[in-house]
Amino acid sequence: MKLHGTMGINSRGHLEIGGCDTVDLAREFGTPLYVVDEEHFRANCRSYYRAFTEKYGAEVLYAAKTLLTLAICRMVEEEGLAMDVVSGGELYTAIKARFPMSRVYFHGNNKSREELHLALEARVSRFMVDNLYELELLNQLAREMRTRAGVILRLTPGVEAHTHEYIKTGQIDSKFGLVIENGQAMAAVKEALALDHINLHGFHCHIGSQIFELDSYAHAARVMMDFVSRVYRETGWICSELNLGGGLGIYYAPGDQPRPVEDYAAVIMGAVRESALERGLPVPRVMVEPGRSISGPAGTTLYTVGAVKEIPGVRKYVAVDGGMGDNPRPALYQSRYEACVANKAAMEPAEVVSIAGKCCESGDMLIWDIALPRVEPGDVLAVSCTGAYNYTMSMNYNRLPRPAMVLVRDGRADVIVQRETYADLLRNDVIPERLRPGRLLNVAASR
Ligand SMILES: Cc1ncc(COP(=O)(O)O)c(C=O)c1O
Ligand SMILES: N[C@@H](CCCC[NH3+])C(=O)O
Repeated sequence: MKLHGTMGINSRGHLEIGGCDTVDLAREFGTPLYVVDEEHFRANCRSYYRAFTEKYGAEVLYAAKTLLTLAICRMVEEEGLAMDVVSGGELYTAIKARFPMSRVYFHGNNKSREELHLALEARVSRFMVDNLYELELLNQLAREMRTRAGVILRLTPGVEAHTHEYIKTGQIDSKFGLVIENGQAMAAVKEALALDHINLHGFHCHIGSQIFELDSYAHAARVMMDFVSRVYRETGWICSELNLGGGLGIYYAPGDQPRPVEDYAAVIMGAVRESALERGLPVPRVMVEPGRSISGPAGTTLYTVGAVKEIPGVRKYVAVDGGMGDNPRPALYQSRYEACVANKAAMEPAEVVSIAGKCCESGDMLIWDIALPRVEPGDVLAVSCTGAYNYTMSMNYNRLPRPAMVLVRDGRADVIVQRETYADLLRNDVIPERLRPGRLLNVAASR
């Protein structure tokens, strides 16, 4: 397994993260356990800040959907990034973490009246408006609340990115955004400019996630600048903000070749500046919304190995105490991951096995065919690069409680999300009077 961030192998031959022995972490906090490498998370924030903000004055919005907790909000704020939230729940987390609302950008293709109300009340910086229904609802609410909403319109540039079908977002046939090609986007601009409680600032597009080809970004930037130019010619309005989304791919397994953030910045900024120059337009303030490339490589999940089942001549299944409940990505997108046996991290591979989860579902497989040292019940398995879209997409299928999360740094581990208990699983369950246990007995007795 490739070592990321502060990972190393210590003198006991164990995998270490943030100066903490992962076998000790598993023992102390239990498994499955999400481990976040604080230094690595912050270093990723900093490389974006340096490459975009320091070098070009561009704004970096951390995509909260990838990993969000109160502690994560605090780190993002300290690192000087803004934040992209996509729901009332994410916004509420940011509010409770006292994240500055002047740095919050509110996304979502179907924001409810309540969510818009909460965001207007909190005074978020911008609403990334996805459709005309939202634009009108927002204007109406802002009028009722005697305020104005700062708006960026989300557009569909018609750019096809090379990534999994389910995580493409920029193509015309998409649930997101206003289509440029068929005039929908232009109509929305004119409407936004006419609405009395909307301040239009600019445009947004996002072409997809886990993308390695930087050309797609340059292409999207040029399509967007073309639109900016057409809007100027038709209305005289000049776009001052251009948000080009997130999406930079990361390393999960061999074959993945992530591009440096500096190259990504150079391509995007170069394309925007050149396009502006060619069209005689001022260069808008550029924003990007990286998520996976900040949180993904900073996270590792620890599991304990339980049942090991060998089907001679077929396959050896190694079952762990988590799976699709804490990481649904392999089941959803056939995502690949790397792993190591944390207590045998210095040993050479001895066998090829497949890692199964514990859900009652054949598709609950974390990794197919991985070479590892001989794996035995009780071993600690570490799966790397699980920081993005794992905890945030986790679920309680089979009533499995969600894992705890610890933040590790300089040999210290702090719990930032407590492990769910069985009692937590029942927190929202209600037994109506007629189904109370005593009543059930009476029904049985009267038969
Ligand atoms: C609108 C938007 N912004 C930002 C992101 C974050 O993207 P990524 O995690 O790929 O950097 C996404 C997710 O793909 C998104 O849909
Ligand atoms: N959840 C997806 C990414 C979604 C991107 C779309 N906003 C993943 O785990 O890869």
